[in-house]
Amino acid sequence: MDVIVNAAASADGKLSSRRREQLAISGADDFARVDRLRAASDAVVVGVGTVLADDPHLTVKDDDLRSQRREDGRPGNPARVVVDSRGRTPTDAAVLDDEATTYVCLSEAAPVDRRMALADHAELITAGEERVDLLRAFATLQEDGLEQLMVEGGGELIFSLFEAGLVDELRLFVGPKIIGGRDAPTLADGEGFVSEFPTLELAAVDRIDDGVVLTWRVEDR
Ligand SMILES: NC(=O)c1ccc[n+]([C@@H]2O[C@H](COP(=O)([O-])OP(=O)(O)OC[C@H]3O[C@@H](n4cnc5c(N)ncnc54)[C@H](O)[C@@H]3O)[C@@H](O)[C@H]2O)c1
Ligand SMILES: Nc1nc(=O)c(N)c(NC[C@H](O)[C@H](O)[C@H](O)COP(=O)(O)O)[nH]1
Repeated sequence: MDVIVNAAASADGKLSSRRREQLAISGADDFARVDRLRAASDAVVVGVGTVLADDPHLTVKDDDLRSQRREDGRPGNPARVVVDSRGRTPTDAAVLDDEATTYVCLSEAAPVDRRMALADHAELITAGEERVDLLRAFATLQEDGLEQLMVEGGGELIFSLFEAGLVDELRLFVGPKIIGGRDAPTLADGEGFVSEFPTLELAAVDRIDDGVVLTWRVEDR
Protein backbone atom coordinates (compact mmCIF):
# COMPACT_ATOMS: atom_id res chain seq x y z
CA MET A 1 0.00 0.00 0.00
CA ASP A 2 1.21 3.52 -0.81
CA VAL A 3 -0.27 6.45 1.15
CA ILE A 4 0.10 10.01 -0.16
CA VAL A 5 -1.08 12.90 2.01
CA ASN A 6 -2.06 15.97 -0.03
CA ALA A 7 -3.00 19.30 1.50
CA ALA A 8 -2.94 23.03 0.89
CA ALA A 9 -1.52 25.36 3.54
CA SER A 10 -1.36 29.13 3.70
CA ALA A 11 2.07 30.78 3.79
CA ASP A 12 1.76 30.74 7.59
CA GLY A 13 0.98 27.02 7.69
CA LYS A 14 -2.80 26.93 8.22
CA LEU A 15 -5.24 24.60 6.45
CA SER A 16 -8.24 26.86 7.11
CA SER A 17 -9.27 29.69 9.42
CA ARG A 18 -10.14 29.42 13.11
CA ARG A 19 -13.78 29.10 12.02
CA ARG A 20 -12.80 25.77 10.42
CA GLU A 21 -14.79 26.63 7.31
CA GLN A 22 -13.77 25.63 3.80
CA LEU A 23 -11.31 28.13 2.39
CA ALA A 24 -9.72 27.90 -1.06
CA ILE A 25 -5.94 28.14 -0.66
CA SER A 26 -5.18 26.38 -3.94
CA GLY A 27 -5.66 28.14 -7.26
CA ALA A 28 -7.09 26.56 -10.44
CA ASP A 29 -3.83 24.86 -11.44
CA ASP A 30 -3.31 23.31 -8.02
CA PHE A 31 -6.91 22.02 -7.94
CA ALA A 32 -6.22 20.47 -11.38
CA ARG A 33 -3.10 18.80 -9.92
CA VAL A 34 -5.24 17.47 -7.04
CA ASP A 35 -7.75 16.13 -9.59
CA ARG A 36 -4.98 14.22 -11.40
CA LEU A 37 -3.78 12.78 -8.10
CA ARG A 38 -7.33 11.67 -7.27
CA ALA A 39 -7.59 10.06 -10.70
CA ALA A 40 -4.35 8.13 -10.04
CA SER A 41 -5.62 6.85 -6.67
CA ASP A 42 -7.71 3.84 -5.68
CA ALA A 43 -9.28 5.78 -2.80
CA VAL A 44 -9.46 9.29 -1.37
CA VAL A 45 -9.47 9.45 2.45
CA VAL A 46 -10.68 12.24 4.79
CA GLY A 47 -11.54 12.62 8.47
CA VAL A 48 -15.12 13.32 9.53
CA GLY A 49 -14.04 16.81 10.64
CA THR A 50 -13.41 17.62 6.97
CA VAL A 51 -16.77 16.12 5.93
CA LEU A 52 -18.58 18.24 8.53
CA ALA A 53 -16.66 21.41 7.64
CA ASP A 54 -16.38 21.16 3.84
CA ASP A 55 -18.93 18.57 2.68
CA PRO A 56 -16.46 17.49 -0.04
CA HIS A 57 -17.54 15.27 -2.94
CA LEU A 58 -14.06 13.76 -3.51
CA THR A 59 -14.80 12.79 -7.12
CA VAL A 60 -12.63 13.30 -10.22
CA LYS A 61 -13.81 16.52 -11.87
CA ASP A 62 -12.19 16.17 -15.31
CA ASP A 63 -14.31 14.10 -17.75
CA ASP A 64 -11.23 12.89 -19.66
CA LEU A 65 -9.56 11.62 -16.49
CA ARG A 66 -12.72 9.69 -15.56
CA SER A 67 -12.99 8.23 -19.09
CA GLN A 68 -9.34 7.19 -18.98
CA ARG A 69 -9.92 5.36 -15.70
CA ARG A 70 -12.87 3.49 -17.23
CA GLU A 71 -10.78 2.57 -20.29
CA ASP A 72 -8.22 1.15 -17.87
CA GLY A 73 -10.95 -1.06 -16.39
CA ARG A 74 -11.31 0.98 -13.20
CA PRO A 75 -14.39 2.77 -11.83
CA GLY A 76 -14.72 6.38 -13.08
CA ASN A 77 -14.07 7.69 -9.57
CA PRO A 78 -11.81 6.32 -6.85
CA ALA A 79 -13.46 5.00 -3.70
CA ARG A 80 -14.01 7.47 -0.86
CA VAL A 81 -13.10 6.73 2.75
CA VAL A 82 -14.30 8.67 5.82
CA VAL A 83 -12.54 8.08 9.15
CA ASP A 84 -15.38 8.63 11.60
CA SER A 85 -15.13 7.07 15.10
CA ARG A 86 -18.73 7.73 16.14
CA GLY A 87 -20.56 7.73 12.83
CA ARG A 88 -21.17 11.50 12.67
CA THR A 89 -21.17 11.61 8.85
CA PRO A 90 -24.58 13.07 7.85
CA THR A 91 -26.57 10.73 5.60
CA ASP A 92 -27.01 13.57 3.09
CA ALA A 93 -23.24 14.23 2.90
CA ALA A 94 -21.98 14.59 -0.69
CA VAL A 95 -19.44 11.86 -0.01
CA LEU A 96 -22.27 9.32 0.43
CA ASP A 97 -23.87 9.84 -2.98
CA ASP A 98 -23.86 7.21 -5.76
CA GLU A 99 -20.90 8.59 -7.72
CA ALA A 100 -18.39 6.23 -6.09
CA THR A 101 -18.07 3.46 -3.54
CA THR A 102 -17.73 4.91 -0.03
CA TYR A 103 -16.27 3.30 3.08
CA VAL A 104 -16.93 4.72 6.55
CA CYS A 105 -14.39 3.57 9.15
CA LEU A 106 -16.00 3.48 12.61
CA SER A 107 -14.85 2.53 16.10
CA GLU A 108 -16.70 0.25 18.52
CA ALA A 109 -18.04 3.46 20.11
CA ALA A 110 -20.27 4.29 17.11
CA PRO A 111 -23.93 4.08 18.23
CA VAL A 112 -26.12 1.42 16.62
CA ASP A 113 -28.57 3.96 15.14
CA ARG A 114 -25.71 5.71 13.31
CA ARG A 115 -24.42 2.36 12.02
CA MET A 116 -27.89 1.48 10.71
CA ALA A 117 -28.29 4.88 9.02
CA LEU A 118 -24.85 4.76 7.37
CA ALA A 119 -25.10 1.09 6.31
CA ASP A 120 -27.62 2.11 3.60
CA HIS A 121 -25.06 4.41 1.97
CA ALA A 122 -21.57 3.00 2.64
CA GLU A 123 -19.45 -0.02 3.38
CA LEU A 124 -18.77 0.02 7.12
CA ILE A 125 -15.41 -0.97 8.62
CA THR A 126 -15.11 -1.17 12.41
CA ALA A 127 -11.62 -0.96 13.94
CA GLY A 128 -10.59 0.34 17.38
CA GLU A 129 -12.47 0.96 20.61
CA GLU A 130 -12.89 4.73 21.04
CA ARG A 131 -11.07 6.02 17.95
CA VAL A 132 -10.53 4.37 14.62
CA ASP A 133 -7.48 2.08 14.70
CA LEU A 134 -5.93 3.34 11.47
CA LEU A 135 -3.52 0.42 10.98
CA ARG A 136 -6.37 -2.07 11.12
CA ALA A 137 -8.75 0.04 9.05
CA PHE A 138 -6.15 0.55 6.31
CA ALA A 139 -5.30 -3.17 6.34
CA THR A 140 -8.98 -3.89 5.66
CA LEU A 141 -9.00 -1.40 2.79
CA GLN A 142 -5.93 -3.13 1.36
CA GLU A 143 -7.70 -6.50 1.58
CA ASP A 144 -10.44 -4.91 -0.55
CA GLY A 145 -7.85 -4.13 -3.25
CA LEU A 146 -7.20 -0.46 -2.43
CA GLU A 147 -3.43 -0.03 -2.78
CA GLN A 148 -2.91 3.61 -3.80
CA LEU A 149 -4.44 5.88 -1.13
CA MET A 150 -4.61 9.66 -1.22
CA VAL A 151 -5.42 11.45 2.05
CA GLU A 152 -7.00 14.93 1.75
CA GLY A 153 -7.04 15.91 5.43
CA GLY A 154 -7.69 17.29 7.83
CA GLY A 155 -5.01 18.01 10.38
CA GLU A 156 -6.26 15.66 13.11
CA LEU A 157 -6.31 12.67 10.78
CA ILE A 158 -2.98 13.57 9.15
CA PHE A 159 -1.24 13.74 12.54
CA SER A 160 -2.61 10.30 13.49
CA LEU A 161 -1.44 8.82 10.19
CA PHE A 162 2.10 10.11 10.78
CA GLU A 163 1.92 8.79 14.36
CA ALA A 164 0.90 5.36 13.06
CA GLY A 165 3.76 5.40 10.53
CA LEU A 166 1.29 5.06 7.66
CA VAL A 167 2.38 8.00 5.47
CA ASP A 168 4.72 7.34 2.54
CA GLU A 169 4.63 10.75 0.88
CA LEU A 170 3.48 14.29 1.62
CA ARG A 171 2.52 16.74 -1.14
CA LEU A 172 1.93 20.19 0.29
CA PHE A 173 0.84 23.20 -1.72
CA VAL A 174 1.94 26.36 0.11
CA GLY A 175 -0.23 29.20 -1.14
CA PRO A 176 -0.21 32.99 -1.17
CA LYS A 177 -2.41 33.77 1.87
CA ILE A 178 -1.85 34.57 5.52
CA ILE A 179 -4.62 33.10 7.68
CA GLY A 180 -3.29 33.31 11.22
CA GLY A 181 -5.02 32.21 14.40
CA ARG A 182 -3.52 29.96 17.06
CA ASP A 183 -6.58 27.70 16.86
CA ALA A 184 -6.69 27.46 13.07
CA PRO A 185 -6.05 23.89 11.78
CA THR A 186 -2.54 23.06 10.58
CA LEU A 187 -1.19 20.15 8.57
CA ALA A 188 -0.60 17.97 11.63
CA ASP A 189 -2.67 18.80 14.72
CA GLY A 190 -3.55 16.08 17.25
CA GLU A 191 -1.36 15.98 20.37
CA GLY A 192 1.86 16.70 18.50
CA PHE A 193 5.20 14.91 18.78
CA VAL A 194 7.67 15.71 21.56
CA SER A 195 10.33 13.22 20.49
CA GLU A 196 10.90 10.85 17.57
CA PHE A 197 9.63 13.37 15.06
CA PRO A 198 8.88 11.93 11.64
CA THR A 199 11.49 13.20 9.21
CA LEU A 200 11.08 13.91 5.53
CA GLU A 201 13.27 13.78 2.46
CA LEU A 202 12.60 16.49 -0.13
CA ALA A 203 11.83 14.89 -3.50
CA ALA A 204 10.56 17.84 -5.58
CA VAL A 205 9.75 21.56 -5.53
CA ASP A 206 7.34 22.85 -8.18
CA ARG A 207 6.01 26.37 -8.72
CA ILE A 208 2.27 26.33 -9.29
CA ASP A 209 -0.33 29.11 -9.22
CA ASP A 210 1.28 31.71 -6.95
CA GLY A 211 2.80 29.14 -4.59
CA VAL A 212 4.86 25.94 -4.48
CA VAL A 213 4.18 22.25 -4.19
CA LEU A 214 6.64 20.52 -1.90
CA THR A 215 6.89 16.76 -2.36
CA TRP A 216 8.48 14.93 0.53
CA ARG A 217 9.09 11.21 1.06
CA VAL A 218 8.70 10.07 4.66
CA GLU A 219 11.80 8.42 6.07
CA ASP A 220 11.37 5.10 7.87
CA ARG A 221 11.41 5.39 11.63
N1 LIG B 1 -6.41 23.03 3.13
C1 LIG B 1 -6.56 21.73 3.04
O1 LIG B 1 -5.85 21.06 2.27
C2 LIG B 1 -7.60 21.06 3.87
C3 LIG B 1 -7.88 19.72 3.64
C4 LIG B 1 -8.83 19.08 4.44
C5 LIG B 1 -9.44 19.77 5.47
N2 LIG B 1 -9.15 21.08 5.67
C6 LIG B 1 -9.75 21.81 6.80
O2 LIG B 1 -9.44 21.11 8.00
C7 LIG B 1 -10.51 21.23 8.94
C8 LIG B 1 -10.99 19.86 9.35
O3 LIG B 1 -9.93 19.14 9.88
P1 LIG B 1 -9.96 18.52 11.36
O4 LIG B 1 -8.55 18.35 11.77
O5 LIG B 1 -10.89 19.31 12.20
O6 LIG B 1 -10.68 17.12 11.14
P2 LIG B 1 -10.25 15.78 10.34
O7 LIG B 1 -10.82 15.85 8.97
O8 LIG B 1 -8.83 15.46 10.50
O9 LIG B 1 -11.14 14.72 11.13
C9 LIG B 1 -10.82 14.43 12.48
C10 LIG B 1 -11.85 13.49 13.07
O10 LIG B 1 -11.63 12.19 12.56
C11 LIG B 1 -12.08 11.26 13.51
N3 LIG B 1 -11.06 10.23 13.80
C12 LIG B 1 -11.36 8.93 13.99
N4 LIG B 1 -10.27 8.23 14.26
C13 LIG B 1 -9.25 9.10 14.25
C14 LIG B 1 -7.87 8.94 14.48
N5 LIG B 1 -7.32 7.75 14.75
N6 LIG B 1 -7.12 10.05 14.43
C15 LIG B 1 -7.64 11.27 14.11
N7 LIG B 1 -8.95 11.46 13.89
C16 LIG B 1 -9.75 10.39 13.97
C17 LIG B 1 -12.39 12.01 14.79
O11 LIG B 1 -13.80 12.14 14.87
C18 LIG B 1 -11.75 13.36 14.57
O12 LIG B 1 -12.47 14.37 15.21
C19 LIG B 1 -11.58 22.05 8.24
O13 LIG B 1 -11.43 23.38 8.63
C20 LIG B 1 -11.25 21.88 6.76
O14 LIG B 1 -11.70 22.99 6.00
C21 LIG B 1 -8.26 21.73 4.90
N1 LIG C 1 -6.07 20.86 -2.26
C1 LIG C 1 -6.85 21.66 -1.52
N2 LIG C 1 -6.74 22.99 -1.62
C2 LIG C 1 -7.48 23.83 -0.86
O1 LIG C 1 -7.35 25.05 -0.97
C3 LIG C 1 -8.45 23.27 0.03
N3 LIG C 1 -9.24 24.06 0.78
C4 LIG C 1 -8.55 21.86 0.09
N4 LIG C 1 -9.43 21.30 0.93
C5 LIG C 1 -9.68 19.87 0.85
C6 LIG C 1 -11.11 19.68 1.13
O2 LIG C 1 -11.57 18.42 1.45
C7 LIG C 1 -11.96 20.19 -0.02
O3 LIG C 1 -13.21 20.30 0.54
C8 LIG C 1 -12.01 19.24 -1.20
O4 LIG C 1 -10.87 19.45 -2.02
C9 LIG C 1 -13.25 19.50 -2.02
O5 LIG C 1 -13.45 18.44 -2.89
P1 LIG C 1 -14.67 18.47 -3.93
O6 LIG C 1 -14.38 19.61 -4.87
O7 LIG C 1 -15.93 18.69 -3.15
O8 LIG C 1 -14.61 17.11 -4.59
N5 LIG C 1 -7.73 21.09 -0.68
